[in-house]
Formats: sequence, structure tokens, C-alpha cells
Amino acid sequence: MAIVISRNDPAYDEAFLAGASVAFGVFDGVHEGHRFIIGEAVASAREEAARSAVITFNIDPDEVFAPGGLKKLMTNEARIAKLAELDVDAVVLLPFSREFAAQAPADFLEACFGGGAPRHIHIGHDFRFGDRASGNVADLRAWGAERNMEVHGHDLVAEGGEPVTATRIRGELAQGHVAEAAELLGRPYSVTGIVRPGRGDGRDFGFATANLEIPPMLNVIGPGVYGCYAMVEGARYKAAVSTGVPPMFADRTTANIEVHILDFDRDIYGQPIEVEFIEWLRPMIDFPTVDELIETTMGNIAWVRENL
Ligand SMILES: Cc1cc2nc3c(=O)[nH]c(=O)nc-3n(C[C@H](O)[C@H](O)[C@H](O)COP(=O)(O)O)c2cc1C
Ligand SMILES: Nc1ncnc2c1ncn2[C@@H]1O[C@H](COP(=O)(O)OP(=O)(O)O)[C@@H](O)[C@H]1O
Repeated sequence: MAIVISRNDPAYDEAFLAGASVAFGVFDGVHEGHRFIIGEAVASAREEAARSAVITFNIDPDEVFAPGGLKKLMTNEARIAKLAELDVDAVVLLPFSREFAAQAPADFLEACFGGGAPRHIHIGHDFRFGDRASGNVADLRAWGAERNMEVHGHDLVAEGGEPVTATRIRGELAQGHVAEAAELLGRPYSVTGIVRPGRGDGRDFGFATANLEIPPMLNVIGPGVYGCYAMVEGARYKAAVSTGVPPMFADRTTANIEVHILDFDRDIYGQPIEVEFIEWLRPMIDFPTVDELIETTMGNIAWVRENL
């Protein structure tokens, strides 16, 4: 468990990262590739009995520079919380602003490490920073060479012959490939939403569904029916979940995730639910009758009960 500190905090010690071993990146998804790089930073810290840290932005720069159509695996809060669960001493947040990011590469590094350079810095070999992402690993090396900072530009971790990237994981999720996404993430993909009132049909069908509205940026999971776990009020339940606009009710709904929680009967309007996607079950179907929807969905619920 790491402490989370911001460079903007008046109590921040400028020399906090001097001599440390750090991993630097945005780390959306905190996936297997990210964990490898962070693990390397922890390993070089251990060798020198030095402090280990992750350096990241409080806000993903893409949200500022490329918001149109942007999809993300995690909110910034969830990303920072997940990074803080790792085996590093500290997560250092760089307060993101256009001005901060638009500095020339050397100024950017000075702003990050003015109080003393880390001894080791670990990044992916494609790492870019500073004004219009003009700084690269070679610039980092040149800057580090004068400050006894060793730069480790790692090859991206690969699975199945392809690098593990957040874009690749989003692509798998969009196709409903939740098992493949879990392999690349190192844990099941999950998303959190607040329960909103729906049309009230679910209960009449025999399976109440908690309706979650997910902001478009976080709506990466493809339409379909999934076997899941749902975290509700601190407990974990099996759940049968539909995502995407239900074709039978397309004209009457805005919800994009509907969660039937097994063995549960409480009013949870307004509560957050985290849904963990474990198994793809089937596509969304425009059934000719409601009876067929109910029969098939009851079968899906039974499958979840027996198999998760
Ligand atoms: C496991 C599961 C499977 C579902 N499958 C379908 C489907 O194939 N087609 C469809 O139109 N709606 C499907 N739905 C969505 C239901 O139609 C929706 O939950 C129901 O209309 C209740 O909506 P309400 O909670 O807003 O009242 C499914 C829901 C669940 C929980
Ligand atoms: N097993 C359950 N799974 C999901 N929601 C449940 C369950 N039991 C009770 N609820 C509650 O009932 C609501 C769903 O009922 P439903 O009839 O589908 O209405 P709505 O259309 O408002 O979602 C949920 O939002 C939640 O507050």
C-alpha cells in the first residue's frame, strides 16, 4: 500500500524523489504491462534500499488534449487508488494543466525533479512527455546522464505476440471478450455506476435489474449478456448483466448496464455498484416475445448461479 502525495501539496518535499527508483506514466487500466514496469522500479529500489514511487498525472492528459470519443478503462480516482494498492512506497501526482504539460522537455523534467533526480527511472520505450509530446526516451537519457539518473526504457510486455496496451484491452472489451481482457489486465475488468430508476419492468419479468448509467468515456464494454460479480454495499454477489441498449425496449431506455443481482432484494437506488465482468454469455437479442426474453434470461441467471 502506497501513500498518495501531490506535487502541489504545500508540504511536498522537493527532494522526495531524489535517489529514488520511479516508474513514470499515466497507466490507464493498471494492466500487466504497467505492473511489469512498476515491478521493475520496485526491484531497482530494493537493490539500493531506496524509495520506490509511481509518478503519474492526477488527470489523464488525453482527457484534456483528445477528449473527443476518448474511451478509458478507469476513472482517474480508480486509477490512482489501484496504483496505490501496488507494492510501491508512494504514488506522486503531478497536477495536470496545459501549462505544465506544454513545457519544453528539459523544463518539464526540471519541474518534476527539480529537487533532485531519481537514481532510476522506468518507462515504456515509447514514453513521450512535454510540449506536444516532443520529449522521448533519448531526451530523458540525455537529461539523466548529467544527474546520475539511469533510464530504463522497457519493451512493452507482450501476450500472444502483441504488446499489452490499454487500446488493445478496450478493443477486446468492445467485442465482449472479457476473459481475454482479464488476461491482459491481470484481473477482471470492472466498472462502477450509480443505480438509477428504470421502467420498473424487470421486477414484473421476475428478475429485478439495477440500471447503471455509465458516462460515455467509461462505456467501453460491448453490448451483450455477461456472468459477473456485483459489489453492493461492501458485499460481493453473483450477477447476470446486460449491456448496451436492450433492443426490445430501445425506444424506452437510456440505461447502458442492467444488473440482476442473485439472492438479493433491497432498494439500492442511488447506490454505487461495481460490476466485475467474468464471462460472455450471449449477444443481446430482439426476442419476438417477452416470454422468450424471460425464459432465456432465467436460463442465464441459472448458469451464473451454477458456474460462477
Ligand atoms: C441477464 C439479462 C439479459 C437480458 N437480455 C436482454 C435481451 O436479450 N434483449 C433485450 O432487449 N433486453 C435484455 N435484457 C434487458 C431487459 O430487457 C431489462 O432488464 C428489462 O427490460 C428491465 O428493465 P427495467 O429495469 O428498466 O425495468 C436483459 C437483462 C438482463 C439482466
Ligand atoms: N436482485 C436485485 N437485482 C437488482 N436490483 C434489485 C434486486 N432486488 C431489488 N433491487 C432493486 O430493484 C430495482 C430494480 O427493479 P426493477 O423492477 O428492474 O426496476 P427499475 O426499472 O427501476 O430498474 C433496483 O434498482 C434495486 O433498487
